[in-house]
Amino acid sequence: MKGLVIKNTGSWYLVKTEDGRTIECKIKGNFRLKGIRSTNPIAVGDYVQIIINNEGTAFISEIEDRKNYIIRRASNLSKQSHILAANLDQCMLIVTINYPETSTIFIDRFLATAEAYRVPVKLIFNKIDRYNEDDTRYMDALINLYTYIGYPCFKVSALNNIGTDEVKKDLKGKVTLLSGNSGVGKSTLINAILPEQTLKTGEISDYHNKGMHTTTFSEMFPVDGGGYIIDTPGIKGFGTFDMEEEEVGHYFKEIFEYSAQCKYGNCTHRHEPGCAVRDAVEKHLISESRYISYLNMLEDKEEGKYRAAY
Ligand SMILES: Nc1nc2c(ncn2[C@@H]2O[C@H](COP(=O)(O)OP(=O)(O)OP(=O)(O)O)[C@@H](O)[C@H]2O)c(=O)[nH]1
Ligand SMILES: [Zn+2]
Repeated sequence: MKGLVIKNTGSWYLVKTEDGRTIECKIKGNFRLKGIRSTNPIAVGDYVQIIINNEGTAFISEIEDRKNYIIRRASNLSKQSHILAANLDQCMLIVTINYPETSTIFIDRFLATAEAYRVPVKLIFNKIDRYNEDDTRYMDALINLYTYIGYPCFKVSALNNIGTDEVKKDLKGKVTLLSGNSGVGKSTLINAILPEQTLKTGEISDYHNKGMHTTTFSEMFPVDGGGYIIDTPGIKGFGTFDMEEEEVGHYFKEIFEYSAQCKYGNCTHRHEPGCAVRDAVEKHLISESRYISYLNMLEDKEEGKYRAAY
């Protein structure tokens, strides 16, 4: 029988079958993926074939090809990866101008990584009820910027249910990963959006996982009208993606566009003569904040360091 993996708590996977049942499953056989050494061969969002046994649990016997997936390194020094989620239609990044402030560097790093994974992103500006005039003006400027580059934006107050219906509509029929720094209102927004009954069914017994830390595992929640939200607790960004230095510029859409006119094909847009990107920044055709974020990502590459925060 075919099913969708909606929760992963260590060795057990919760699979929602086509006939609407939710079944606890284990893996049978070897599911090692080509090219990545992963701590979890199957992830939330995977479509699998299961074989149900007499006790009402099941074995996962097959996994369908993924359209995409996001991974993070299991730990800083580890070569192993952890798959956070598979088969995403989109990501929504919740950001706040204040209380706490989400930096444009964080936003841009997230966007660039999503580009690398080929997952479309939308930005949710939350806590609009708390902003003063300056905050609001700055928010609107950012919304202009990101909308122009090609990232749709929502203005929301999750606490007061303002703008949440628009977000809800956009979740219909899609698998959406929800991210954001701690404190931006992710839980508040999920509570505002999810139908009540989901919260109950979302509470699955951790009977098989006593004493395990289940908080870093992803979970999918069904939304009204079909579709799912994926929540990855404790994960702010995406984890690192192994990008080459010359690749970074590909994942900043507007920088990539201008780079076609740079004098040198391998231009890193730092100090090379005839750089069309720097020229565009000087003429305010590319936003300075985006350029700074780009340089920030390049610096990481130079120093070869891994940023735990991302
Ligand atoms: N004024 C205002 N406060 C909000 C809004 N949304 C959330 N908050 C508050 O912000 C604080 C953090 O909200 P949470 O929903 O717990 O944030 P979170 O992103 O889930 O945080 P973590 O659990 O740390 O990941 C709480 O005190 C919320 O009441 C909003 O739209 N407006
Ligand atoms: Zn250049």
